[in-house]
Amino acid sequence: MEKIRAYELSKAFGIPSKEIVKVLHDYEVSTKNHMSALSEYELDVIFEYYTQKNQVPDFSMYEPQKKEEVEPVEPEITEEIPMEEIEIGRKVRMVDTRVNTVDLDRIDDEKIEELIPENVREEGGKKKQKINQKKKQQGKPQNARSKNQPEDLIKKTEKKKKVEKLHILIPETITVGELAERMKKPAAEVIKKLMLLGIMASVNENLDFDTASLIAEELGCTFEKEIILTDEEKLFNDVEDAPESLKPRSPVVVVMGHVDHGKTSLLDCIRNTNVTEGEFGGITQHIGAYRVRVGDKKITFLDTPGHEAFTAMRARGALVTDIAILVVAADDGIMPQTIEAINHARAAEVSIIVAINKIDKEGANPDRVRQELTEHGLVPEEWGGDTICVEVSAKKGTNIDQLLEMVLLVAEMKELKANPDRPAKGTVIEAQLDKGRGPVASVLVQNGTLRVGDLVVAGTAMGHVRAMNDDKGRSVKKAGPSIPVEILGLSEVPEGGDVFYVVEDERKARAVVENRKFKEKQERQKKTTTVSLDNLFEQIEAGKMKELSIIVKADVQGSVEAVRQSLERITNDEVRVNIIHGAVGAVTESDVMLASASNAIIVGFNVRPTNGAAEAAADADVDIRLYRVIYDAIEDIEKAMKGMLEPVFREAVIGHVEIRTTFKVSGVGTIGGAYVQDGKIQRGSKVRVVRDGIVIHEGELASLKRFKDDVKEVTAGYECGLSIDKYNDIKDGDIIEAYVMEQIEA
Ligand SMILES: Nc1nc2c(ncn2[C@@H]2O[C@H](COP(=O)(O)OP(=O)(O)OP(=O)(O)O)[C@@H](O)[C@H]2O)c(=O)[nH]1
Repeated sequence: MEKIRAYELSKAFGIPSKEIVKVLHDYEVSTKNHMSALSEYELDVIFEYYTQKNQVPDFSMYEPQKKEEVEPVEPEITEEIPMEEIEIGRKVRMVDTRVNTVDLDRIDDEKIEELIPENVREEGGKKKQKINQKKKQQGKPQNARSKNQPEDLIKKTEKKKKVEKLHILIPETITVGELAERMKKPAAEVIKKLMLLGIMASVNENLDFDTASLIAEELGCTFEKEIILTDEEKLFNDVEDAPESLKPRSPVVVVMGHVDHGKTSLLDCIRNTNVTEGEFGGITQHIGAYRVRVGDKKITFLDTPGHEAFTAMRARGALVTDIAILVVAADDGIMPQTIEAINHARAAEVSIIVAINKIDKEGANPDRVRQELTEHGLVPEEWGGDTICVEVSAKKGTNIDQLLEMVLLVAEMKELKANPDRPAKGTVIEAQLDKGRGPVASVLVQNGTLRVGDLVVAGTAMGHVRAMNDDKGRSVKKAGPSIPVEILGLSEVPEGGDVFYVVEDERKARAVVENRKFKEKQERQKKTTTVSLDNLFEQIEAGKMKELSIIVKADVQGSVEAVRQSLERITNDEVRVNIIHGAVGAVTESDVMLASASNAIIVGFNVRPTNGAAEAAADADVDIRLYRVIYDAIEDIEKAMKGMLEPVFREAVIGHVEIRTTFKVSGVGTIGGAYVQDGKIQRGSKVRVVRDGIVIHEGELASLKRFKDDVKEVTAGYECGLSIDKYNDIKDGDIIEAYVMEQIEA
């Protein structure tokens, strides 16, 4: 009778035999070593333990797929063959471990299969059958707990049941090594799994989240995505509020509509009739928004009418308003900007209340407005829809109270809430530099409470709130949700639409602000039109420059003149060199200012920029070139000028390549296996993908390989592998036309 030994089992399951021995020991079944043959009962215990632990990836493979089909034949085994279970493609095979010199990381699936002797493959099958068959004979459920298990074993098994799958966090990308470490598995195991999925990756290679999570699943781990917080996310407290901490807040309203339909008149009318009433010292100040009292409630109005401002804010991520009042003149009806306003409000998921204005006017036809509204999907309530329409006259103040009542009604339905007991967050409505007071920002607090002394970050501005004024110009110490205030104390002027946060950590805040500034500068540089010798050519090409302005600074007056003359001589038909300033001395800040204002470069001979100048130049992107020899300067500028000669390009087809097969490579995209029909294809070629005679894509070659190596070019009659930059839709039979742009010398 054949015996299964602990070490064989361990190989089949990919777990240390020591562990098997320990499990048996823990269960007080017997004292075993790794060479011990295991009884059927002991096998049951092991099966049970690992099934419940659900930790062994290939464990399920040990169970026959269709138990009832197992023939009860006693196999004849003449020799004990050490077996190992190996996954080949989607199948699992038993492999003779005597061929374990096989380096799984080096060979492909087919080779593995070749290496497995036929009789060994059968052997594996027989062994599996045998285990289950014996259990069947003994009337024991296969892979289930034995009926005659001792009490304490049952208890222990119950305890083990609580052992859960290893739960790991997987970020957007993770190296193979890091993934293995998190799964507490050897990296080789991960590499092997990847290989069997058709992905060749070394320990240091990055896997994307999808691949990594697949491997984790296969190796018996549960996972969740690891969210790596940026500095900003760490700094800004965006924790959701507990429902019980939320208190009602007043609605924030914007007025939109077509030109001249009465937006400003309506805002003025509301302000004049409602603000001063019962307010102390109520001379309204323009701070971009104001609050009005209606009974015991309040409404906040943004006082920049129009959807452009509203959308500009939204484009910056600021969702400020709850309700839009759509003003439609009763004598004019729905006009193009009315429709735009409707669409903008809808896009922002803001409730719309229609104010049919100018009803005092002759020719006012409110019903026509209602009819037109219906045509645009806003069916008035009185016609069975759910759009509230109020007929008003902003000029005469008619029905304004009713309109405000409706705003409150809609607000009530929306159950607008915020948590006043947390650090404030909100949006900058507008901001400017005040001569006496420095940067002044009008902000709308949207959540939390803003207090004097709070440290605020808004866009690239930060600072402690030095003073705060409300919309009546009164100094206030704090402002809660839906309250607009003007704040002083920021380091610079933020932009309207910037979201602001009150933060704790000044050091982190500074880092975040610096980082934002850096990014902004990078953005600006991308769009910059400041000239430098490096971008001269592009600028000329874009038609932005016909004259190169230069400031010359030198150590002695003689040099200034010599340089001026030499440089002016470079002037050709395309570009004129213009020395706008020449003087003796170091490159100073005022030189940089002049250069910046006149889009000039600075050329210095045997001089250095002052500290301030270097800094200013970096800020303003002014190109300072320092030379010791005049000839070098002339050569540099001449080179740049050559680039200025308007280049003429012509397209030249260099070859055609036929795609014969394609395959997808994770992290790379679609690779085409191809054959060069004529000419050649080169690295960096421009390509057109032609399918059935139609050009379906134009782009650039991303990679070109012969076998595994990157090559510069592949000529007619040879095969190659290629991929196209940002294009993964190549198919068998596509023709890739490779071409280059040739410059025609003038
Ligand atoms: N008769 C009458 N005239 C009104 C009423 N409301 C506004 N107007 C007049 O309509 C004209 C335009 O009003 P505004 O409030 O400037 O309109 P607006 O929509 O703000 O216009 P823009 O700011 O240019 O987009 C002004 O001459 C107002 O006096 C109203 O209810 N009745």
